Amino acid sequence: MYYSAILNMKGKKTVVVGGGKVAERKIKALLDACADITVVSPDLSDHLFRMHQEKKISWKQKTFEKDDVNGAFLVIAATNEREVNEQVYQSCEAHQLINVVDAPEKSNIIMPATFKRGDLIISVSTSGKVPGLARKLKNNLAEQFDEHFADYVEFLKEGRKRVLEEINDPEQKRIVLHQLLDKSFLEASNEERYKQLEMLLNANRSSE
Ligand SMILES: C[C@@]1(CC(=O)O)C2=NC(=C\c3[nH]c(c(CCC(=O)O)c3CC(=O)O)Cc3[nH]c(c(CC(=O)O)c3CCC(=O)O)/C=C3\N/C(=C\2)[C@@H](CCC(=O)O)[C@]3(C)CC(=O)O)/[C@H]1CCC(=O)O
Ligand SMILES: NC(=O)c1ccc[n+]([C@@H]2O[C@H](COP(=O)([O-])OP(=O)(O)OC[C@H]3O[C@@H](n4cnc5c(N)ncnc54)[C@H](O)[C@@H]3O)[C@@H](O)[C@H]2O)c1
Repeated sequence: MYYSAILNMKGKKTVVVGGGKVAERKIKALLDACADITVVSPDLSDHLFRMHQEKKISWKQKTFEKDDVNGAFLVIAATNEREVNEQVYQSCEAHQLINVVDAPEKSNIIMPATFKRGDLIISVSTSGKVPGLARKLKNNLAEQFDEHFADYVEFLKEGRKRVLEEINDPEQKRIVLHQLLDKSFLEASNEERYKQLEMLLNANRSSE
């Protein structure tokens, strides 16, 4: 049974076993989240090798051994050998997060299809059953929530902060926070949004 959560991976020790296509995809997302990544693999894809040269990831150039998972917060078994992935799984302790790319039923964590727009994260999972559908729905949502959402979410973040700081009455605060989510702000240009925010704050400050 699955429970959705957003992991804070900053500085978290992450071991990825295997240096191929699937490992590369997972590592790109983990680097974006500032994880501390070590890859255990006799070889690396061209892209991963470049990341290693740029010191973005560490590389243990070897085949997997049990001790390689020691101290890891998250382990990803991403080799093309089912038995090796099984061995990685067996090497983990119960408290470690483990994703086995060819055995979702063994994984205690599975990755959704995800995209980001600034601080907004939209993720889709089919509980591991139909990854192709997760990806397709994600792509549809990514068209719907286009790049402009990054500015919009940034504006809302700033607007919320101002409301919390500048309006004292709790009920008024709640009403204005709700008004901030009105679609007029979404549809306005970024410049127009901030003007509307000032008007909203002025109107509500003066009524206190
Ligand atoms: C969303 C995404 C995130 C990510 O992995 O980053 C993801 N798979 C993606 C791509 C992708 N997956 C597959 C292909 C090749 C074929 C194809 O094209 O269909 C490609 C494309 C490619 O590789 O390019 C097939 C596949 N996937 C899994 C198996 C094993 C199995 O089912 O047993 C097999 C069969 C392997 C085989 O036999 O070949 C397993 C999992 N894949 C999951 C997630 C988890 C469940 C998600 C959910 O709950 O829906 C889960 C359970 C485990 C996990 O990995 O966490 C990412 C989309 C990236 C994006 O966002 O665009
Ligand atoms: N979860 C997913 O989304 C998904 C998608 C596609 C495929 N898969 C599965 O993922 C597996 C990997 O796919 P890929 O395309 O990345 O394969 P790949 O062949 O590109 O890469 C496999 C990597 O594993 C390394 N490796 C092999 N034996 C090893 C060992 N003993 N110790 C350490 N590293 C070892 C290889 O050197 C290579 O770097 C496939 O077998 C497939 O079952 C999963």
